[in-house]
Amino acid sequence: MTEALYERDGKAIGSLQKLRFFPLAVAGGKGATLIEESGRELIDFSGAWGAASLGYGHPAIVEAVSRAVANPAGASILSASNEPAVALAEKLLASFPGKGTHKIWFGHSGSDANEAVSRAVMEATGRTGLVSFTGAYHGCTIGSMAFSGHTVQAGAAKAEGLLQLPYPDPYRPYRDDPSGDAVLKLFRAKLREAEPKSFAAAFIEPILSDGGVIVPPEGFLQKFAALCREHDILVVCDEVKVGLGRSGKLHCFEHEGFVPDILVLGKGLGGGLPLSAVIAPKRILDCASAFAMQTLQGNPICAAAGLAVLDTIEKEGLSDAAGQKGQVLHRKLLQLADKHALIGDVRGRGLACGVELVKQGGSRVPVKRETAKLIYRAYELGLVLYYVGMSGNVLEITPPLTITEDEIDRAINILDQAFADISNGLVPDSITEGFAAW
Ligand SMILES: Cc1ncc(COP(=O)(O)O)c(/C=N/[C@@H]2CCCCNC2=O)c1O
Repeated sequence: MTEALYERDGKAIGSLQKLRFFPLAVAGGKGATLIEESGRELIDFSGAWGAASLGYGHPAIVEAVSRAVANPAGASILSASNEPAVALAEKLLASFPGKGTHKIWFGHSGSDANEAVSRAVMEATGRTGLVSFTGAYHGCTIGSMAFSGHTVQAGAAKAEGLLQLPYPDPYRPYRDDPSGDAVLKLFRAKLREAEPKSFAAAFIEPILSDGGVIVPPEGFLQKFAALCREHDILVVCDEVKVGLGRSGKLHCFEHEGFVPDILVLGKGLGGGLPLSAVIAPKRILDCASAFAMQTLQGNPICAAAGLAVLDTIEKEGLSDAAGQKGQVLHRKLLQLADKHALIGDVRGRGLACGVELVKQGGSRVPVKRETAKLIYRAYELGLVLYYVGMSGNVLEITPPLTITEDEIDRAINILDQAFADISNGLVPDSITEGFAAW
């Protein structure tokens, strides 16, 4: 009897990079389905934290990657150009407003992309301060943690001169102001206190993802960006998780009536392969050479996957489909909320949804233990999803954009059963022991 994959994993791979909630050991995948070592099939409501934008084994990616790896055009763009990387850069630029004003930087992850942006904006502007938001997850490298605001990065050194603002959360509004104007008022006050030209850039997620899938109040981003521009502060939109069609539009900022100066993409861009990209003004990305480089950046095989992702989003109308399926999902989650008092709030855009769990009785007190038990029970019943949020009490739903309505239906039925089992006391607290999670 060969040892189980999960046991071998525990013996061979360190916990440094693990964020585990249950003993999921994957042997394969197809569409929105993960296949365990035992052959059990699970619906993947997380999409590998949003990276499996086209699900698993999409023919477009299989074909593009197979072709690219059979005749690799080198391995990076550091010291040689290659067709897939240039073609992907051209396609990304064509998707972004403004012609001839921007260029592309390629990376492997959201972390390295955000870190590269933070360094380049300081280099290009001569300003050293950054603005960001509490609850923001911009990465897990020293540089990207330095301006993140998630609980998981609480111990990391913060950037000198960092101004971190409360994210406007309509469910838990700062100063009891659901419009977000109180946050803008605080930002104005901080700008008055600061030396002029202190801040190089402001990083904002158009939906605060790991911070709890929080959609800002209507008009907030537009007003925030206008205030930044009054002070020549570059606006950096981090769409690593909610970009590329997931929100119901290709770029999530399109919902907000403003265009950022810099757009950061990752996760779903590679369709499961490591790929990130930054779209930024030429004066930022041409401010130096050999400044933000890693050996395999612009890898032609990952770039070919990125091209296949963008082409498929276009050909299969996946942005609009995410909007439509998101409405179905949202409606079904609201029906769950009517049945299960643990659900305090349902929110999101398109196929980026959050379900916040709170103490029953209207107190809005977060319930982390029940949330952890809920996703463990869902796993046992055949559904994979994780939780996020500053209190670890928000179910994050970011499935592959190719998920079907039938799979959404089956996932909702599993969630319904899991909530019922929690309420009926059928899920022991001990079930989550041994899973550090976050
Ligand atoms: C808005 C946003 N920006 C940047 C990142 C960092 O991306 P990488 O994990 O690819 O470095 C992320 C990554 N988010 C984390 C990755 C770690 C596990 C927890 N879940 C996430 O989605 C992100 O959501």
